[in-house]
Amino acid sequence: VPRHRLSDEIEKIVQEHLKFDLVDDFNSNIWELLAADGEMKVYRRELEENGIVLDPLKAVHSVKGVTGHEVCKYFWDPAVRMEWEGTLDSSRMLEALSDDTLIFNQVHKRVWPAAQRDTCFWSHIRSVSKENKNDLDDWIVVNYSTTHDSAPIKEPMIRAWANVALICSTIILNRDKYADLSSVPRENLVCKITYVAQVNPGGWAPANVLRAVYKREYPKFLKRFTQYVMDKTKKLPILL
Ligand SMILES: CCCCCc1ccc(-c2ccc(S(=O)(=O)CCO)cc2)cc1[C@H]1C[C@H]1c1ccccn1
Repeated sequence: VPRHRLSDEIEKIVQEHLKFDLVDDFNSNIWELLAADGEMKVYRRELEENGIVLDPLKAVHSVKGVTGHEVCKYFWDPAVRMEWEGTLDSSRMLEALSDDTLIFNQVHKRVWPAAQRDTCFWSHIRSVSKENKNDLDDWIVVNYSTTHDSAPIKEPMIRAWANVALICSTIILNRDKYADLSSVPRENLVCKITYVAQVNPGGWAPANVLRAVYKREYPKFLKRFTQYVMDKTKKLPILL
């Protein structure tokens, strides 16, 4: 695996997500249900630092007919970002550090009355093999804020900071019916999605405005993205 200037940081952050994000801590009362829509459940924890809302967000979803590799690939792929992201004015891929690690600069649509935000983050995709060799690999994408010479701070925009992970497991129903997994019909696939996001808005924004935006935007964002993947893959051969 080719190494680059961010390899060590990426390894550390990815391992942290793999260690903590899949822990089922929903029965403890630290998470508050923000929204539920069918299989999708979106939770938040209230967290503030010096009056700035940092609320960690965690969502789980179960999507029929797609694989975890497909979901992560569309989430990571710079070519389709603006096809599913409805909250951005622009998205630029600044640098490809390797075939699995890109650096993005994105400008978010302004949320009145707060100042407009932009983000700069590395985006890393990888498969993670399971203990049970019969299972398909998990897939993960991590988007983690970084700096880059081609993404200077442009006032009056405020640089927001994000630490986001999308982790997907693929379940094959009636698994023993298929010798060759690539012949599994899509209706026998279920993708279990865990999405975690911790965003620092980068500067003061009214707590009630931020919490209202989070409550509105995250469920919409996850619903729109997963629907997008189902629509894009429905006529394609499955990507295992
Ligand atoms: C006053 C508003 C301040 C904006 C704060 C802010 C910044 C970044 C982000 C964010 C950063 C990365 C990701 S992602 O999942 O990695 C995909 C990348 O295309 C997603 C969301 C979120 C928010 C918070 C609004 C909230 C919000 C939530 C879902 C969509 C838009 N806005």
